[in-house]
Amino acid sequence: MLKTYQYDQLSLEEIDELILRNTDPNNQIQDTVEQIISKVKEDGDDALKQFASRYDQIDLEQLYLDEGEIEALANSISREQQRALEIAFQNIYKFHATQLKKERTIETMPGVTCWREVRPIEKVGLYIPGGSAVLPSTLLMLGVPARIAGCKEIVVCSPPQKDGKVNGFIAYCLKLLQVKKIYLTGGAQAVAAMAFGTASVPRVDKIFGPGNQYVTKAKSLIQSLTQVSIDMPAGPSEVLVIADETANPAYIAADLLAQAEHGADSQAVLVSTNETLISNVNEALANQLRSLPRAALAQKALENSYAVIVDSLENALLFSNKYAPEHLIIQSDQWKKMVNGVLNAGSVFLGHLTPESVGDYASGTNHTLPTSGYARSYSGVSVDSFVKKITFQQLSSTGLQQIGSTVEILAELEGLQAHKNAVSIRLSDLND
Ligand SMILES: NC(=O)c1ccc[n+]([C@@H]2O[C@H](COP(=O)([O-])OP(=O)(O)OC[C@H]3O[C@@H](n4cnc5c(N)ncnc54)[C@H](O)[C@@H]3O)[C@@H](O)[C@H]2O)c1
Ligand SMILES: N[C@H](CO)Cc1c[nH]c[nH+]1
Ligand SMILES: [Zn+2]
Repeated sequence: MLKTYQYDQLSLEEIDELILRNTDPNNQIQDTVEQIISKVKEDGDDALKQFASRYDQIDLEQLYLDEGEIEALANSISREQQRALEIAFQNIYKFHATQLKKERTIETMPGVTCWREVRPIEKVGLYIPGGSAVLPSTLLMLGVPARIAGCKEIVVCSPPQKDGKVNGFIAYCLKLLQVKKIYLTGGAQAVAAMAFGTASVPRVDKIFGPGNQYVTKAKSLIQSLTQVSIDMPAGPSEVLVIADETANPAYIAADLLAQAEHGADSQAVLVSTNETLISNVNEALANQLRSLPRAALAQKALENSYAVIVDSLENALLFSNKYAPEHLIIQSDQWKKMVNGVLNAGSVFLGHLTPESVGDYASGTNHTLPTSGYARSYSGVSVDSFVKKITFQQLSSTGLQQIGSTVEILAELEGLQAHKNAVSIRLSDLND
């Protein structure tokens, strides 16, 4: 069922082509998103209401839910469901709390003291996907690090349901995060609303969150059009599994399907040293697909997926590092030896008993991760994403005397006399 390639028979160009995903060759998505962005910029709330009607099939009078409505919705879910969300919240909190580390102050020369201090980004916008599936887990993945960082204003946007509300799980997460409002807008229009601000939706300094190709394109365009920054391109989900003869084909199939069921544009890749394993995985895929409610979506994603046969685990890692998957799963008894060889990946799942789903929900690591090869240069969301690190320096008279002539020489060699003067004027006062 998975198209299969033989790694040693692929040319470099063929590998480059194979690892491309979610491109927008005819600029179709870009054109649509550009139109949406300019409409929201011009017409604000009216545009958001029109897009809700067009894309979410709901005519909204009000573009947000307030604290009372959130409370009522949050109370509608069972205690068991609340408890599961609480455990996820706590694990995500524990893992992310370790990320706020105080750095050392350093004297680079006697009397020249340098240090960095952390400041939260004041206003952050969190996009919570709600198209093909509503993802309360994403609200925890973004809201928890935002709270730990100390962001003052947390704006949350998510597509409205057909009843003009959000579901009780989203509402319960808002309660856990002490966020008192949610804006009922999705897609590129939500990104534009948070970037420009509308009568209802506040403008933010940075936009976070995963989404489909429209959301992801909107984030990248907004970053170039405004001073609002973004976390990273976090588009359609993807997974790459490296497996050898020690792996269980049913586990691999389950992991591939877990990402495939996100949407037709998801991709699931199997890289294996064992050809028989690949055919056993194909069999398991067919079996498991039969009982999946979202089989049609997963099937489409599998058509867009493939397997690669490699002659060694070293070559499996080579391919994986080129691909730079959002999620990498290593199903081999050799996993410990392979960890150092992982160079490009969003989040990694090691051994036979670590399904990727645990990271999606509750192990504690973040599930908002770079896709489409951006794991070559971006990290997933963390507390760092929600802060700025500001550098400070302070010189004593000894410090100025120690460093002064170096700066004077460097300023002169760049031909920047005023830079030199700013040092010289102080040095001459010290020497008087
Ligand atoms: N990379 C990550 O970290 C990560 C994490 C979670 C989810 N995801 C991915 O996020 C995505 C969520 O996508 P989704 O579609 O379910 O929800 P979504 O909320 O991202 O998108 C839904 C919205 O897209 C807009 N839209 C849909 N069709 C459109 C069209 N033809 N033209 C213009 N706008 C349109 C609508 O406004 C709709 O409300 C999935 O692909 C999932 O795999 C990625
Ligand atoms: N796998 C997604 C990231 O690509 C995250 C997620 C949320 N819910 C289920 N899965
Ligand atoms: Zn998932």
